[in-house]
Amino acid sequence: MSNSTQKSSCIVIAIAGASASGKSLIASTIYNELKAELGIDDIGIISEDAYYRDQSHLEMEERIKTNYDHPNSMDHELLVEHLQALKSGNAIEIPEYSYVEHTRLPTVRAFEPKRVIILEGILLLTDEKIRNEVDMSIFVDAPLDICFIRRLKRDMEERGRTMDSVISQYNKTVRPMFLQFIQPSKQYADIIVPRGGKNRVAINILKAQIRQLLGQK
Ligand SMILES: Nc1ncnc2c1ncn2[C@@H]1O[C@H](COP(=O)(O)OP(=O)(O)O)[C@@H](O)[C@H]1O
Ligand SMILES: Nc1ccn([C@@H]2O[C@H](COP(=O)(O)O)[C@@H](O)[C@H]2O)c(=O)n1
Repeated sequence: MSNSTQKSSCIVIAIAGASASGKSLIASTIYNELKAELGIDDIGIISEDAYYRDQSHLEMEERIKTNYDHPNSMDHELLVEHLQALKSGNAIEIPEYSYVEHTRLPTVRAFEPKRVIILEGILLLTDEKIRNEVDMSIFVDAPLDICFIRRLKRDMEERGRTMDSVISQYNKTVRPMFLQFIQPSKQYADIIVPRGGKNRVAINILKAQIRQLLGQK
């Protein structure tokens, strides 16, 4: 539960888990189904990936070497600042990120305060400062081989990667950082969702819990 000292009517749900475990799919399913009940202005999704550190000052060959699965690659300070601003009723500007350029774009996404904010990202539960801002935390538990296959397909189709680069990054950083940081953060989840993004029973339970939390605010 949230340790935030600010009194807020906003509920923050964190969805963590391995890369390509189905976090975005669960987030967008809950978003699409609850927005029909709550209204489009009352629910929103924030991706942790938007908070990768800006690397526009680095050459491309340096950007490629970054370990994007280590907690230090994330500007969690800005994410916490943004969550606190939203809880205080202030709008924020979320950075826009390019997986092709490996840095932030010059553009931002304006985001108004909402009653329900769904956060999704690999490293969310590794950071106590983020955990303190969250009302309910979820860990999506999908087998790593399945995640790898999905990631290979997605990164080649959507993120401008070659098969060799996906395999090399997976062996050098993605898998080791999952084992070192992401998997142990499962202990902080309130709910563990097996089989990833198409677990209908789990999604129904999560929606019911969000409704209950809203009723308590
Ligand atoms: N349970 C599932 N069955 C089949 N495909 C899935 C499932 N969950 C996710 N996917 C697909 O796998 C890819 C990665 O899922 P995504 O939700 O984007 O992962 P994440 O946000 O955890 O990186 C997407 O193409 C998505 O549609
Ligand atoms: N420039 C970047 C930034 C991030 N990544 C990878 O993205 C993964 C997290 O995003 P998901 O949607 O898969 O959760 C993470 O595992 C990073 O390795 C990247 O490849 N390049």
